[in-house]
Amino acid sequence: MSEPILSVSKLNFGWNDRQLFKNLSFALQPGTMTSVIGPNGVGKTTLIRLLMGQLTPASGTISWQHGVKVGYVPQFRNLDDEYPLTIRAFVQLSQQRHLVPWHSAAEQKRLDEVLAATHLTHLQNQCLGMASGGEKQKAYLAQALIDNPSFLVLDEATASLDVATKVELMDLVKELNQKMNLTVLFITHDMDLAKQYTQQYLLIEKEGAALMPIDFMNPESMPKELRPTVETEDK
Ligand SMILES: Nc1ncnc2c1ncn2[C@@H]1O[C@H](COP(=O)(O)OP(=O)(O)OP(=O)(O)O)[C@@H](O)[C@H]1O
Repeated sequence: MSEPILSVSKLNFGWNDRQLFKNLSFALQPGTMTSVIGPNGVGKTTLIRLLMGQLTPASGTISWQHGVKVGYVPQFRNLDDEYPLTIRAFVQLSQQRHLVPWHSAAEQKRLDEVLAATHLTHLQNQCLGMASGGEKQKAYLAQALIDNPSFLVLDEATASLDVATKVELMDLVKELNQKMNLTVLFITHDMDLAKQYTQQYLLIEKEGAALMPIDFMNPESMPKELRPTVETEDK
């Protein structure tokens, strides 16, 4: 096994007197796709904030492989029809942090690559406000990819999208995972997508958390919601 891209060891964290994580330990290998599942309010977003360094653990360690850049795709929130930037300009915002009327050849090239990788080239001059929900979410994905991250966090990024659009977005993420060895952490309540696209899950429950393979050969080892459904024949 190679060196983990992310290792969490004996992490403890709580809000006020409510302990969320007690000695949480797990490690993710580069190039894996992992879903993070668990009931509302159990601490999934808090875990992401700890991983991104926005919160400090009470104790324990979070270690990233040297030099790892993390991209982040938020939950879909609709933008107003009036939102004026084109898809290209919107994606470019995260490249330069501000709009300027000139771009270096290297920046243009990277932007072209990312627009192509996210299947947005033909839409790049369209106003983002007029784009469909799926196109908007792909533009957020493109923004997250512009700095060439090796680790991508999808923070309920498929919630509020219709089924076909969820699948389209996750197919794209899978393609990036395979072509660029992107490591993916996918926070979701959608068990079907977790089963379809990730090899393992980090299950966070009130009593603790565990990283488990999505093991279709051993359904009993999986939480009820993740077990394959067995179709019974009508007699
Ligand atoms: N800044 C904060 N101060 C105090 N408590 C907080 C804060 N942020 C989150 N919490 C509490 O921590 C718990 C975990 O919240 P968190 O948002 O991490 O859960 P979640 O698993 O992401 O939930 P959901 O599935 O609903 O998005 C909740 O009880 C929440 O109220």
